[in-house]
Amino acid sequence: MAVADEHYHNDNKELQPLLVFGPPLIFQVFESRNSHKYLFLKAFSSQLPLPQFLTTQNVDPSSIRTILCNQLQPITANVIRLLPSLALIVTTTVGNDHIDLPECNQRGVQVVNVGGQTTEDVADMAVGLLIDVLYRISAADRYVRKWVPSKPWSLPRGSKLGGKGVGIVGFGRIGGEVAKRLEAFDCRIMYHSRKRKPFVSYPFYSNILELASNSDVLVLCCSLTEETKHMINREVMLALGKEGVIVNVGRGALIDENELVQCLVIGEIRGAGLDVFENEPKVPKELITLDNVVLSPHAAVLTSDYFTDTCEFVEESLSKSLLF
Ligand SMILES: O=CC(=O)O
Repeated sequence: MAVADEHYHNDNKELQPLLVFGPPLIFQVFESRNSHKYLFLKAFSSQLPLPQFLTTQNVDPSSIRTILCNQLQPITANVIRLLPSLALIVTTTVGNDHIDLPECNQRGVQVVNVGGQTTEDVADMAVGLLIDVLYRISAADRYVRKWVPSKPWSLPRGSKLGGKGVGIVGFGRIGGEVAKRLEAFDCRIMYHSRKRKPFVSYPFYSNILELASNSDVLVLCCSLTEETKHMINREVMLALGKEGVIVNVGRGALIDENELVQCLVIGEIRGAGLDVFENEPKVPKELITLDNVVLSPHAAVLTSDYFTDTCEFVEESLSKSLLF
């Protein structure tokens, strides 16, 4: 467990403690830009739980008024209750499912989400994963690298994107950008969301099973809630069918991952492009060996622009919060 010693030991009483949960890269970039204002405390997921961390570092929990986080470390009711002065949580993500929002409401803790600038990157990633699964780009790359010169080339066939029926699950900003991109490939777009969108002309399916039966591809762009958890279950995958492809750029738990693995292994669906997993950073071992799956480590937004932009948004939110 590392603490940014040069700041932690700074005697300047004006420095404000900022607890950073989860995002080491954001932390590094942000720290290098703002070290004059904040006393940084770091805690990463899968390391010490918060109470031990605070004790080890001799930090008074009541001195912490702000948390900077991403989806890697759940900000549970217990974490919130441990920090009596907590007033602000800034998350660098679009999704808020790692934060106990009812507890924040009750305690009057403000939650600021600075992930909105990543919409286009996530949509690009969704289309990239889909093209990769259909045209087998990653599989072909592995094949060429292992190819033995004495053998002729031979690869399983891909499947074209043009004309495919694409069911977009969650038609917010990301879903809209995915639709815009896939229209250019002559895909037939349709969607499912909580409610029909009055200004969207694509066919709306209130029932996810019906959407799956009418689609060749499902692209998951919705947030994770109690209602959407495991919405893509075995029945939905069977309705999508043996030629069906699933792309997930939302959250891993939107899909029942055990069932997904089974369906991929026995060929109940054609393939999947996954940027997110149910128990990150764990990836089911069966997926590693499958050639009909393209895997990405929750990396849709990880461009250099993202770090620069996000740090600016974080700084703006912290400054506006009146805490500093
Ligand atoms: O997953 C990333 C995000 O929610 O921004």
